[in-house]
Amino acid sequence: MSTLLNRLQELVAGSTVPYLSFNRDIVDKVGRTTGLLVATYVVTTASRTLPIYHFIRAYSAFFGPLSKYPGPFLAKLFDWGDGYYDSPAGTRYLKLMELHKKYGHIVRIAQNKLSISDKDMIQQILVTDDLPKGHNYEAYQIDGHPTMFDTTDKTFHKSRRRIVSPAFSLRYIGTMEPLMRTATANLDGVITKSINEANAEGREYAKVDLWMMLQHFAMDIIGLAAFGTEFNMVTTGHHPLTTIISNRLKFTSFIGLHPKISRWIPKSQDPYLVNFMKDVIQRRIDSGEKRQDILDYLIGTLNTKSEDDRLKIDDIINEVVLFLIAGSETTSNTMGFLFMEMLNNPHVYEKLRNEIDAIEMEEGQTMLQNNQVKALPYLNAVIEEALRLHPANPGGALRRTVNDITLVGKHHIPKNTTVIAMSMATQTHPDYWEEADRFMPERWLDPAEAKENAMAWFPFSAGSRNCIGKAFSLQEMRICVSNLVKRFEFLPIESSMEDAKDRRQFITLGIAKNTFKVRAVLRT
Ligand code: HEM
Repeated sequence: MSTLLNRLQELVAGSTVPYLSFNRDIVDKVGRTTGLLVATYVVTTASRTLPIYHFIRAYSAFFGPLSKYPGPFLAKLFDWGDGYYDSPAGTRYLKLMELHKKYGHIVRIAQNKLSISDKDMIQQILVTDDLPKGHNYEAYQIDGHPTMFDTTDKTFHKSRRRIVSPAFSLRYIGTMEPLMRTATANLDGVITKSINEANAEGREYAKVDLWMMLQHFAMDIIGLAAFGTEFNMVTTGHHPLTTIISNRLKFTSFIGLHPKISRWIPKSQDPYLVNFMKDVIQRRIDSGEKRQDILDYLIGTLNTKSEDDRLKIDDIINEVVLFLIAGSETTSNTMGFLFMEMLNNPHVYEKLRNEIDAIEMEEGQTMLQNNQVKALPYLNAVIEEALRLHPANPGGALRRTVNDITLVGKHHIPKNTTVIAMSMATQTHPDYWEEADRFMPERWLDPAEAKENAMAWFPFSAGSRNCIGKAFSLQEMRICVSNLVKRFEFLPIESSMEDAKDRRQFITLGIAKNTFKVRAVLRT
């Protein structure tokens, strides 16, 4: 085999073909790439030696039901994982954007995979047909134990979601406002301290890493709400649990893109984390203390009468770890992008500040409360627009067909196809949005326009697998953003604004350098 490959490389690289040697470098690269592709093809199919397999594969590539969908030529032949498009790491969603620009609303990105940016098709995939999640999500499971997020089994999901949902109801989230205000007050304290220190040194403003501070803030909130623990990330910058989970996250984002490799990698929950959580849960049970938080609700399910409504301690641990992964960077990065957009669009910043400054404070009241900000039209519009242009999961949600389906009555998709509801491409598509790439919160102020584009905006996904933490994160963002806008003036730092243009998605959309510094001045 290697002789054959060497011969092939030699041939293409030109050493035995004089007329090809005029641009050795390019030819050499082509040779290596071809060799690699042939090798990959041969290795991945070596185990499938039956000739019929190759016949079916070739048939499916060029004549099968997916052959009519456009896409890169090689995508017809290979059933590669999404990792193929992720070079450099974190840019898969940008590659898919380019492919949608080139090929349209439906793109065949692998032999058995379509990426879709048509809002009506997405409505059908996520809501009407409510297709199950793709098998790649199983790569995230720890020791084969599924959570609400990574299960692909509809029955398991329905049951787990039913048990956990009350902890995310609007009423229950309302009772968690004090936790969110505590974390916001800590954030305010740290920024104020930086400004006071800068003033004492004769500087008008402090340079603060708003991005990192918001990430720490969101971790603190999940710490308080789901782990029953003060992570103190905002004040100290580290906690062993968040370090363990952040490291897991990096690993997770890799295996999510390479699900075929993942099945060979053993995954288990970190023993420190398990013991820590068991200890927190046991202490809560022993003390009989009642708290208004997610953990308390989950602990309450340990002893419910019906087995169907019961969680085990390990289930609780796996679910709360998931909340930290799914609920912290998603929320903090959305707020980071929101502030970045306001610094790029000072008129938006001013309009929001005016709306917030108009709220009357009670005597002695120092912080804005949820009931004062939850229905502010412009604040909500700014958040919705930030979620449109910077969805936490820009590369989209993967679903799979379990039967043949026909999308919007026209497009036949066979059983066992993976379909991606590609959020970034849909949420910035000129078919649906005027001046699609501009940050224009005003577009959300007209209810008719907002309604028309309902399914072209799905940053929290939709259907039965939509984000359970949507209301939680919206409440957190409204409280945090309104209070920061009221208390501080943030001003851009040019180099930081420039660096922040380099975006990457590792699970969640972020900035490549994971930092975004601004100048901060006290307003009140
Ligand atoms: C701006 C903030 C957030 C955004 C944009 C967001 C976005 C999403 C999206 C797009 C999904 C579907 C993912 C998929 O199908 O692959 C999802 C699911 C999920 N999110 Fe969020 N999320 C946010 C905040 C939160 C928070 C605060 C929590 C918890 C505290 C949370 C917990 C979850 C869970 C548990 C799921 C899985 C739900 C299921 O499959 O039933 N999220 N989120």
